[in-house]
Amino acid sequence: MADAETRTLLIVEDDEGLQRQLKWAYEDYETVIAGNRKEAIEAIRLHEPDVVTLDLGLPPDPDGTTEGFATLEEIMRLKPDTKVIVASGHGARESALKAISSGAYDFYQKPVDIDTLGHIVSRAFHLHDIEVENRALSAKEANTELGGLVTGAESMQKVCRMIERVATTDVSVMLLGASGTGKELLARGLHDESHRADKPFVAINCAAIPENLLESELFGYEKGAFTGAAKTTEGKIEMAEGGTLFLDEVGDIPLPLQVKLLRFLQERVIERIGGRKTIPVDVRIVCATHQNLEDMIAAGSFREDLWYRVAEVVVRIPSLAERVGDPVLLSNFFLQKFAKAMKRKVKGFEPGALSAIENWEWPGNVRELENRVKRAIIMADDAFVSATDMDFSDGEAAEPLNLKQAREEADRNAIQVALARTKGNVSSTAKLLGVSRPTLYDLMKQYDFEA
Ligand SMILES: Nc1ncnc2c1ncn2[C@@H]1O[C@H](COP(=O)(O)OP(=O)(O)OP(=O)(O)O)[C@@H](O)[C@H]1O
Repeated sequence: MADAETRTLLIVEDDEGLQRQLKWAYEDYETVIAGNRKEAIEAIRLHEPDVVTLDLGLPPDPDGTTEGFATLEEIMRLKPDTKVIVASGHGARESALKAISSGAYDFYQKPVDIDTLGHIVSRAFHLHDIEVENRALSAKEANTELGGLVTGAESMQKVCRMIERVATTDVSVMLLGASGTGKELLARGLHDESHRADKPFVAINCAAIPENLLESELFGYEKGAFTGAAKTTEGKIEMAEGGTLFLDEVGDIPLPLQVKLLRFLQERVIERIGGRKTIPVDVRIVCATHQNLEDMIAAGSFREDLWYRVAEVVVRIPSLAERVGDPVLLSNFFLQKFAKAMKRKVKGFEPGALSAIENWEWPGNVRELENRVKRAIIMADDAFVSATDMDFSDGEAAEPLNLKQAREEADRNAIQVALARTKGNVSSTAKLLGVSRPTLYDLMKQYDFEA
């Protein structure tokens, strides 16, 4: 944490006498004075103070509160972790309370009592520090649900409760959700909560295995069953004996194999390819898909009778964008995890990065978030990850905090595009960007590009 001397306190006050008085009272801090909204916002962008004292009565409305509230709103939008202490006129308790509900940290009543305000300001700095630390800690203490799944969102907690309820039964479960929503994590969690927990959990991604190999992967084969079958090999179904078989992307199983799988589910016995004997297998089936199986059934590419066997209970998993608060929670969680694993001294996110995380649509769900945070940890120059580090560079991120941030972002983008165009050739990239090779090397070093 910074020392008191190096900490910036922004005082937004139009009364020159009071400005002087406050500046003098806070000589322990680096004080910055602003007399109106414009100056206040400029100071926020330039100095990024952790604490602000704000007089609500600012010109052109010194007797009202409109300018004060507009300033507060803008500060909260630009840098939501700022602790704003609002000064309210005598008897203006209502506006003070309104300020608190708009995001202000505290208020004090004019006329100013320097000692009281001093305590409030120092507490605000202290709280800001604690919050920074807490954000770091919250990742460690994040609400981990079954299978180590992190969520604070009600919609996802409902899913977890449902999985816990069905886990103890032997019904087949179908997890429906987009890619990266955590289907495999949930399937593992379900297994861990079941009475089969001490037996194997075997996962197979049906989309990742070529059609002609999927049958032998699932059912196994006897020695000599086909060219290359040098020894008898168990399939995944057998390997899961007593435990859980997770069929990921079940919609990708070709129709002939669907028939064979259905037969296994009806009779609970398998025959290895090239084998004659039937082998009884006791497994619990959990399936997942991102496809619309109902449409596939209508189109005849997924068997309806198989659907009823594998989907005794259907669980729909919300996308990350539908889980209120989770993008930030998960970002903190992954930040801690990767910073530790990669031994980087990254402590948290800049406010701009946090608002970008909140506003992003997350088409790739948790997997995308995990990848972006991992990348950011590698790219971050400072203790705090910026929106640019997260690669929110195509205009959909929050407005930049200041010109420095915007310029860095633009530089980074231009270099990235040029490097991609020249397939990483530094000389050609330098020419394309109109800079010398040494300059480009310096920039690449500054922005952590591999030379
Ligand atoms: N809520 C969560 N908390 C912590 N980690 C999560 C969470 N959800 C997903 N992950 C992590 O995100 C990654 C993707 O999750 P997972 O593989 O379970 O998704 P999926 O829905 O099965 O994806 P796909 O359909 O593409 O296979 C994994 O590394 C997983 O550990």
